[in-house]
Amino acid sequence: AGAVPAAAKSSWGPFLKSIASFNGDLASLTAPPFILSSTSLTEYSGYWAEHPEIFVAPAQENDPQKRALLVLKWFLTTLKQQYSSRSEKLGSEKKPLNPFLGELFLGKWKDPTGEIGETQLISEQVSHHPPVTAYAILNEKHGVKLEGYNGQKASFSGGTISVKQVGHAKYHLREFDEDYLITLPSLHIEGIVYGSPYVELNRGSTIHSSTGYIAQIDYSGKGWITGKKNTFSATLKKEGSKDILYAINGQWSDGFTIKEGKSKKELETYNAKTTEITPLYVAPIEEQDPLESRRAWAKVQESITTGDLETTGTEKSKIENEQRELRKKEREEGREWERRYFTRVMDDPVFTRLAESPGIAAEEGKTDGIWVFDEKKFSQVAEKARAGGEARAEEAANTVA
Ligand SMILES: CCC(=O)OC[C@H](C)CC[C@H]1O[C@H]2C[C@H]3[C@@H]4CC=C5C[C@@H](O)CC[C@]5(C)[C@H]4CC[C@]3(C)[C@H]2[C@@H]1C
Repeated sequence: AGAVPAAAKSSWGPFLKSIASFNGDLASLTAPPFILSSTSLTEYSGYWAEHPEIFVAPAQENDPQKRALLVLKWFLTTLKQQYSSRSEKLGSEKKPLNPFLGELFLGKWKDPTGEIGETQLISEQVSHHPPVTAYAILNEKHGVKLEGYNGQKASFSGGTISVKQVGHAKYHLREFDEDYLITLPSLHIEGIVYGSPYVELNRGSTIHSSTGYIAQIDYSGKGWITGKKNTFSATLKKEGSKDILYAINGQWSDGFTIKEGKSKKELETYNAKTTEITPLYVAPIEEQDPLESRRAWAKVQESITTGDLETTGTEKSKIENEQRELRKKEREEGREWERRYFTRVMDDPVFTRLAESPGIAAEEGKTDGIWVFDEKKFSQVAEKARAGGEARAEEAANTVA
């Protein structure tokens, strides 16, 4: 396709210009067309539970120390999809669609076996300036709930874009009334100058449990020992103790080995490449709420896929203008957009208690509040949907009668 190189060459100008005046807002990057993804950033929340069986495993483990290890293992198994699934599937990292305020992405991981039960994904763009996505992943059968939110603070230097993630994830086990506070990795985008960007993780993540276990994960990128990309080393310790209970080493995009801290006995090797992903079920577009990503962006997604830049531009502007109108109306009426599933609180006791642990740096995002999943709003939405469904059924029955 002769066209691509020309388009590629011509579109470098705008991109390099946008990089030169980069103000930290990733959405302002004018990425070359072949970098544009038709996937909205709201969909990235799904990367947290594409192995539902691993996501619920801690709920079935009675020993608190082994449970903490299973939560650490689950977190590590999410990294490949979170940070390298686009590169692996599409050949390079892509620039996702920048979600509008109130945009929803809803789905579920079904379970034919009946052992795992259904796992539900709720993702909502709770802020547009700056972009913040909040999400909840719920498995009723095992009483597992993950809730969290994330935003990005980016900077450009030395040919790479560095991204600090603002926000955190909180994993809750109902049966044991246990919480795990997870900090988000920093990352940088390598390979930009070669036109095939990909993510490398930096620094570290911490998982601090209410049972007093601390997992520390260090991402070393091109490990100076192994020279392999996406390398990490992790340890699980009891708060206040130097003893390593478990050590995990490997590459988050390939595989890793779990060893006992003292005996160095190998307990398990996880293969990230061969472990099957469970596909997320998303309702057909005609059944979706107008605010759901794939319905709201349908025309833009279509034109990105067919490479029709013209239509991509006009359809995007339509959405942006609608949004500007809504914000204007809200300002005039002195109200704010009503988030459907999440609420911003200035303090979350679990977060505060667990964030005090030595491994967790003060959360920058904490200043303007913490986004939490609002069970009340969730049940109201479910109730309204049920009532709506019954009303439609009633109506249908009446018209038939
Ligand atoms: C070819 C040059 C070029 O156009 O470079 C632009 C690049 C694509 C760089 C900018 C985009 O890179 C994307 C990577 C995205 C992150 C990937 C994974 C996650 C984890 C998820 O849990 C939360 C979101 C997060 C941090 C994504 C945030 C947005 C990132 C940085 C995209 C950049 C716009």
